[in-house]
Amino acid sequence: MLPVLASAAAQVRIAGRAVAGAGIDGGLAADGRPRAVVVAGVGAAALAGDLLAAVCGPGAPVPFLTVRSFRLPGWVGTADLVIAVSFSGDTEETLTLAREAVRRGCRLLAVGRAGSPLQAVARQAGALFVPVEAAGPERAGLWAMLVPLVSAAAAIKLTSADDALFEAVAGRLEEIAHRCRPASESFINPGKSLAMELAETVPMIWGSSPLTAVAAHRLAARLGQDAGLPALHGEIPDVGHDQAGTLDGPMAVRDIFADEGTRTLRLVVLRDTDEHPSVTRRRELSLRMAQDRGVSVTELQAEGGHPLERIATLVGLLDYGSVYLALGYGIDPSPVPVVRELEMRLSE
Ligand SMILES: O=P(O)(O)OC[C@H]1O[C@](O)(CO)[C@@H](O)[C@@H]1O
Repeated sequence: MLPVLASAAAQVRIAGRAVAGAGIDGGLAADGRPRAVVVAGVGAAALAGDLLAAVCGPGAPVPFLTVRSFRLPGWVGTADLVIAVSFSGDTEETLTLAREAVRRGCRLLAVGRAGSPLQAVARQAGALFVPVEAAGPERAGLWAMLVPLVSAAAAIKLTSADDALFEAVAGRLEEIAHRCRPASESFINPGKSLAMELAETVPMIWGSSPLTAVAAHRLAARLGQDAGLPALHGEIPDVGHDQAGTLDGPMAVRDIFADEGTRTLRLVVLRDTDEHPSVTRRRELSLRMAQDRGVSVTELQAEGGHPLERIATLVGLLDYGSVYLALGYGIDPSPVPVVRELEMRLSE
């Protein structure tokens, strides 16, 4: 998995070329701006949909929705753009949603593996298709899926994105890969340091903006898949209403007399440069209240201007933290046997 993480920058560049070759610029722009953008996908593909909405931001003139199950909402129709995203191009939920979008006459863009069933759906419908190309398991292909989504949004003027932006994102990911390289020692390697902070804890991961809240979700998802570690996640201020009680709960209590280390709560705060002032105040206070109670805190700050660049500075690092944690536990993070078992049982 470490070589796969190191290829994130290459994923961005390859995806940029795939988008150029797929002709989505002209194809999408010709039909004008849709009433709504609906991203259909599950797992990392759905997170790419959430990231798209966060990158376009609250000022976007159309609503965004990520659908992560088998049914499109009743209102989705011909005026809407449905983007079906699946790294493998073979995921039941996403194929069901893509076929439903075709039946309803929605505009469809499909993003997935070349030669996959998803491409076949797109071809039959005469819809646009962007092939994704990346090594490793599906969840590691986030950038290969996200770049086409952001490019599609840029084509219909819902955000700004060009080659220079993708190159800046690739540069950020390269820099993280260098700092997190296996040969770099824990005290200067932010990926290894993060893994050490997360080890033997129950992480409660809070984002301070819609953008970093998706990064929080990404870390929780990766910890579950890579390292088998459960984690809570959410966005400040809402998450405080739901999860602040844990600061006084059993996981927050440190038993200093215990012979072995007990699993304890850790608050992980993912800061954005673009925070609502009231969120900043709540973030600072929550952090202080956690520290007052002896709850360990990790704070990470997104960097950069464009939201895509900012998310790269967080997700790039978080992915390394999760993989190093798995390796520290002696777990090979590439396969997720329990997911494969579920898929086999479903196919019986
Ligand atoms: O992007 P795909 O291929 O549709 O996969 C969706 C999700 O299914 C899994 O492969 C298994 O749950 C995830 O790792 C992945 O994010």
